[in-house]
Amino acid sequence: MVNNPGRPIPSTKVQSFRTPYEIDAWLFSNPMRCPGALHFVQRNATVISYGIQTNSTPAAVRGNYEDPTFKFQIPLQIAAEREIARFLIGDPNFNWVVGFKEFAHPAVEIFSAVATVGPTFFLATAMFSFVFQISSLITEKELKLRQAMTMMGLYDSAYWLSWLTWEGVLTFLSSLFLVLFGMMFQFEFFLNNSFAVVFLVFFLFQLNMIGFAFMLSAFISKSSSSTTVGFSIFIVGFMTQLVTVFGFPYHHNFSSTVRSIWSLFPPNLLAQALNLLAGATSTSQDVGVSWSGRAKCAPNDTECLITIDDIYKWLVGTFLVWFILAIYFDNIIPNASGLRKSVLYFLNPGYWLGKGGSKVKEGGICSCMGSVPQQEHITPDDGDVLEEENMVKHQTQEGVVDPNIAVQIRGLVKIYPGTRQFGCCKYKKTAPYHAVRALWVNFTKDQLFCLLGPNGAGKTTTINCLTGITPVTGGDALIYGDSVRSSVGMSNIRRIIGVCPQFDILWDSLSGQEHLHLFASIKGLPPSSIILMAQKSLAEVKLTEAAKMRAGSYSGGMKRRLSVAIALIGDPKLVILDEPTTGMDPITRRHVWDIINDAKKGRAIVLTTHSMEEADILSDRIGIMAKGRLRCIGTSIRLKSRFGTGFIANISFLGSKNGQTPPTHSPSNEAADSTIHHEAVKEFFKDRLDVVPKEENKAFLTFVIPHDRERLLTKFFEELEHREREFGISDIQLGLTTLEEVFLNIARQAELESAAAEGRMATLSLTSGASVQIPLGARFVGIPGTESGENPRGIMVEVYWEQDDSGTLGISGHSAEIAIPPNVQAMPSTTSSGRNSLGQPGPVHGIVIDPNQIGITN
Ligand SMILES: Nc1ncnc2c1ncn2[C@@H]1O[C@H](COP(=O)(O)OP(=O)(O)OP(=O)(O)O)[C@@H](O)[C@H]1O
Repeated sequence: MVNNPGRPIPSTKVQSFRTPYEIDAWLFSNPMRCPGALHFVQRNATVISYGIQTNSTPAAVRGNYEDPTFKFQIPLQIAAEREIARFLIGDPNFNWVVGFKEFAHPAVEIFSAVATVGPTFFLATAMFSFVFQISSLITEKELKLRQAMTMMGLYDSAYWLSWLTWEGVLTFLSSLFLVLFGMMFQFEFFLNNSFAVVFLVFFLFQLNMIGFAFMLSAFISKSSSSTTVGFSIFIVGFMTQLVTVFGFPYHHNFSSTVRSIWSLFPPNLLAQALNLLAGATSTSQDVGVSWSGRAKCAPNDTECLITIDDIYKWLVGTFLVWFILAIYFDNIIPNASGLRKSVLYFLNPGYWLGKGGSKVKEGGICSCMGSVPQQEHITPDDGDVLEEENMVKHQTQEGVVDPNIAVQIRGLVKIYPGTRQFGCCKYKKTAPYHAVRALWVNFTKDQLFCLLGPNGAGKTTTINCLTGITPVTGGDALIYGDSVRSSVGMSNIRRIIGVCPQFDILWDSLSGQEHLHLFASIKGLPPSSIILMAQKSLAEVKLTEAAKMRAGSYSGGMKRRLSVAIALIGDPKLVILDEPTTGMDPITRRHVWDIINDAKKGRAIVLTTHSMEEADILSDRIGIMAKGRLRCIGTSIRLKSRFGTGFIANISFLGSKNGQTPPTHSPSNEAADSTIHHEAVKEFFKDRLDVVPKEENKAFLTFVIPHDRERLLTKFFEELEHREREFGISDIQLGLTTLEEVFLNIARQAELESAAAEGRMATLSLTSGASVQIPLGARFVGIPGTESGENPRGIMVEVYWEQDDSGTLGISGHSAEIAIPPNVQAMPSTTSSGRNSLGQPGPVHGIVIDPNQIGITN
C-alpha cells in the first residue's frame, strides 16, 4: 500500500465528493475486473454514494451495509475518475485514505486499460474468432469446396470432425495463452483463482461459441452475410453481458426459468463466470476459486445461485446442443445444389445403418415441391441411339455383366421439380423441367466418351447424377456395378471417381501442392506415397514451379490444370472432366490433351466440351445431347458421315502459291486465266455432281458434296486429277464435313422439334411489305390472299433460318416470291389485309408447305 500525492483537479468535480459522505478507506480492487477501481470501507454503516457512482455496478455495491467492514467497488473506467482518485489521496481533508496501489509498468497500465472493460475484452477476441469461423465455413459452402470434397469421397462425419479438431486446438491454445499472460502480468484474477478453473472457463466458452458458429452457418449461404451476423451476435453478446454483470438474472429476484433461458446464450455464461471469479479475487486477501471449490459457492458470492461447476455443465451441455443442431440443420437445409434430407431423416433406421437412409430432396423446407410428371417414353429417331438403347436394355433385363463396361446408364431421367413458394404476400410457382429424358448408354473402360451438346442440353445434369450431386428422378446408373441410387453404392463410387467440375473449386489460400495433398488424403492414399504422387501430378500438368504458390494467384489456365490434376490423382477408375480445357492457351491445351489421352488406360473417361477439335482428337465415342435426349452416338467419323452435309472438296489453283506463277505472265493475263479456270471447274462440278461452290476466292474454291453423290466421287475425282493442268489446279483436298457441322445440324434439328412441339411462331416480313406469322423452322410458306388469275394457287417463299449464339432459331431471310406449283394442295382462302382465316382482325398466318410436295426431300 502506498500513499500517492494527488494532483489538483477542478474544484467543481471535487465538490461532489466532499459532502455528505464519510469514507474510511479504500483499497485497490481486482485488476482484471476493474483495474483502478476503488474499494471504500465505511466508518459507520452509512450507504455510500458519490458523484461517479454511475459507473459502479449493483453487483459491486451489494452486500451487508450494516457491516462496518463492508466494502464495495466503484470501477474507475475513465481517466477523469482516476484523476479524482489521485486528488483524494493527496487531499489532507481526506485522511481516511488507506492506500492506493499503482501499477508498476506502463505495459501493465495499457493492458489494464483494455481489461477495464472486463470480460468484454475477452468476449471481443472470442467474437472475432467466432466471426472468422462462421465466414470460413460459409466460404467453403459458397465456393462449393465442400461439395468438391464430398464428390471426391469425403464423409460428412470426417468433415465435421476435422473442423472441430482444428477449432478445438486453436481454442485450447488461445485459452492457455490468455491465462498464462494474465499470470505473467500478475493479475490477482489469474493468480488467486485456480489455473485449471480459469482455463476451463475460457476454453469451454470458446468451444461453445464454435458449436454456436457451426449451427448458425447452416442458415447462411453468403460469406458476406456471415460477417454481419457475427458482429450482430457480438453486439448482442456485449449488451447481454453488461446486463449479466448488473446482476440479471443470477439473483434471487428472478425465476430459474429466466436463468435457464439466459444461460443458453454463451456470452451470458462467460459474464457470470468472470463475475464470480472476479468477486472471488476482489482483494489481495481473497483466495479465489480453487479446483476443488468449483462446485461450491464462489467466495464473496452472496447470491450463490450458480457455481463455476454449474457454468461448466451449461457450457458443455449447450455446446453439444449447438453441435447436434448444426449437423441436423446442415442436413435439412438445402445445400449449394439445392439438395436436403427430409426433416425427420434421423428417424429412418437406414440413415444410421448406411442403407439408403440418406435419400435427398430438392427445394427449401418452406417450399412445396410440385408433383413430378410421368416421363413419357420417346423412341429415339436415330438408329444408332436406338441400337445402344436396346443393347443396354437387353443387358439390364438379362443381368449381363460386361467387365468392359465402366458406366451403364439405364434410362436416366432427371426432372427438376417445379416449386411453389409462399412468400410475403406473393405466391411463386415454377413448372417442372425435364433436364434429362431417358438416357440409355454404356461407357466402356479404356475409352473416352465425349458428351457434346448445346447449352442446356443436360450434360452437366447427367454428370451431376453420376457424381451424386443431383438425385436422379428415374432410371439408374451403375458405375462399376454400384448404383447411384443407393447411398452405399454412392459412397463406393466416390472412392473410385475423379471429377474436374465445370468451374474450378479451389481454396485461394492453399497452394497447388497442398490441394493435391488434401485430395490424395481424401482418396485414402497412403501418406508415404502422397508427396511423390503430388509431385508427379504437378509435373504432368506443368505446375511444378508454381507448386508452392497460392492457388488464388494462379491464372485461369493454371487453375484448370490443377483441377485436371486433382481429378486424376489417386488412380480413379472413372474420370469425369466437365469442360477441362476452358481458358487454356493452345500449347497448354495440347499438353493437357496428351495427359488425358495417356490417362485412358485402365479407366473410363467422360468428357464434356464445347471444343469440337478437342472432341475429335480425344474421343473414342461421341454422344450428342440436345433438349435432354441423346440425339446421336458413334465415333467421330461415323457421326460426320451420317449427320454431316457430306464431303468437302477444296480446289486450289496455280498462281495462288509462291513460285507457281509463270514469270512470263503479266497480272492482267493472270487474272483472266484465273477466271477462266474458276469458271471451268465450277462448270465441271455443276455438270458432274450438281453442286455449286460454298466458298470461293482467287486462290481456291470450296464445294460441299452431299452424301447421295458418294458413288460418283471416285470417277469424278479421277477425271478431275486427269484434267488438273487444263483447269490450272495446284491441289485437290477431299474431306468429310466437320464435327462442328454435325453438332450444328443436331442442335438445329432439336430446336425445330421443340419449337414445333411448343407451337412457337416467328414473324416473316416480306419484301412486298406484308408480314405473316409462320411456325418456327418452316421452310416453304404460302402467302394467304395472293391467289390471282396468273397464280391461281398464290405465291410462296422459301424461308432461311439461322441459330443465334444461344441456339435460338431466327429468320435470316427469304427467297424471291414464286408461284406455288400446281401439285401443291389448295390453300385455305384468307386475306393478307390484317385479317386471319376467320376474317377477324389479327395476325395473318402463312401456310406451311410440305417440301415433299415441291419435290424437295432434304
Ligand atoms: N437446379 C435446377 N433447377 C431447375 N432447372 C435446372 C437446374 N439445374 C439445371 N437446370 C436446367 O436443366 C437444363 C440442363 O442444364 P445443364 O446444366 O445440365 O446443361 P448443360 O448441357 O451442362 O449446359 P452447359 O453446356 O451450358 O453447361 C438447363 O435448361 C438448366 O436450366
